[in-house]
Amino acid sequence: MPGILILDDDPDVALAARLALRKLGPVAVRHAPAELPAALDDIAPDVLLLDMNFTPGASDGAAGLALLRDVMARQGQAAAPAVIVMTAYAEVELAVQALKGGAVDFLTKPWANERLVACVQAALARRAPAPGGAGELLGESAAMQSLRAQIAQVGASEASVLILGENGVGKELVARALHAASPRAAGPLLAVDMGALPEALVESELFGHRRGSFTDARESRPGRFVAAAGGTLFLDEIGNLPLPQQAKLLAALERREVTPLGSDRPVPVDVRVLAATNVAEAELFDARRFRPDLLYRLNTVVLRVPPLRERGAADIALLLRHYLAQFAQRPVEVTPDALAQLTAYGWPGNVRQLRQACERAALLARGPVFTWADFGLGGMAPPAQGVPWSAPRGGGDARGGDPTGTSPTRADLGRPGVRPEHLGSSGLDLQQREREAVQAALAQADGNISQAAKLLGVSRAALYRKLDKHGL
Ligand SMILES: Nc1ncnc2c1ncn2[C@@H]1O[C@H](COP(=O)(O)OP(=O)(O)OP(=O)(O)O)[C@@H](O)[C@H]1O
Repeated sequence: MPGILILDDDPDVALAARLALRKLGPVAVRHAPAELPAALDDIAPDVLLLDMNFTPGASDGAAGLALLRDVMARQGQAAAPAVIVMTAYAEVELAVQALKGGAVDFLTKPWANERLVACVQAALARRAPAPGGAGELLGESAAMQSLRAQIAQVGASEASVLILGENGVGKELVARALHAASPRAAGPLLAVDMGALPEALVESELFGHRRGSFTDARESRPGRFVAAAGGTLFLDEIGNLPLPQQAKLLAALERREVTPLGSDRPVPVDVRVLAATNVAEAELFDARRFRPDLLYRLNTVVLRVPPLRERGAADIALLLRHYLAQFAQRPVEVTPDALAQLTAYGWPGNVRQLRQACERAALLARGPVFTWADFGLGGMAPPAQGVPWSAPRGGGDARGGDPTGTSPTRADLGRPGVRPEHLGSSGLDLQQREREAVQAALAQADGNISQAAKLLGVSRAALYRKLDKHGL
């Protein structure tokens, strides 16, 4: 279960947040900044909700920014949480500073609970970048080399980029790499997960609102376009944006200005927009679902991130080495059988699922030699023997050859884990396998959506869409 830590000296605020968030996982509360280091060590939270001021009357956020720096400094040593800072409504400058300092998001007090939950959910889905090679797009396959070359080429421009790919392939990493390669790198990169955002909040979230513009708008609030000024706005899961809001986003992009809800005064904005979706291209180009004029605004350049199963066994082995070295923090080995199965596995949740499987194995395996069962990916017949292999100590070169050299037999086709490209020629087989994977995850999780999503390595929102797609 993901852990959430709240650091706020106001017990009422902390309690309200704790109650709203407890359905997402265990929530711990601390009130004094001095308690933070020990709490980070003991709880190792996935998300930290950080207040910015701890002295009565203080509003400059200096204390919060200093704590944020301390948390960020831990990224090189241990898994650091994704930090969401909590500011008062008028502190937009402070929010921008915190985003530049590494916070993934900000909340203005008082918040709507719906917004708090959506914000933490989105942060949980993306967690802080992995320590060691943080944010590095690993992979030596031709597809990954070409992707890195394209990032270097378009990163430096102001072009809007549409990033396409299945869940967990690394679209957000690509967005971060584009931002880092751009002249806006010193500015904030603000990610907004359209999939996690309740429809009613989309506009106020993107464009901001004036106090009193709707029932919950107790205070004015800057939108994401304004908060990302001078930097990059990453609109994730753009395929989920409802049509009416698509029209408003298009207007904002065309005019390069936004009008907060309840205001009649447009505000100029200075952001580069990157967008991503896991929606298949054919669906995206369906005008009933997505406005073509908005699509053309967003897709000056299109980057396609390939699914993990198409990158070849060597890339899978490389990622396994990387994540096992990171999570195990001790020398470990993987049996040849397990490695053969892992590289032949379909990875419906792509790199995110692989990362979680490694984290699970590192936590739960009893000895230093990991078997297929340790990765928690379900039953599968052992493929042919592969080459022996072990994870490097403390990171290092994670390259590995294709250890399997096996093609599945007809009998393999009904089993989980066979690579979809081995299954017939049409995409129908892939859809069937996705459906089976979703059913299997739901069964394993006893119908619990959060758990099933975790098993599949996708967000809850993505799982809901898959349930809808497959009529489950
Ligand atoms: N090539 C890669 N090398 C190393 N880590 C990667 C790579 N690709 C993805 N990851 C890791 O996999 C996880 C999922 O990546 P990311 O969130 O970027 O995927 P996504 O495509 O944006 O997913 P979603 O569509 O669900 O939002 C992250 O932990 C990321 O660091």
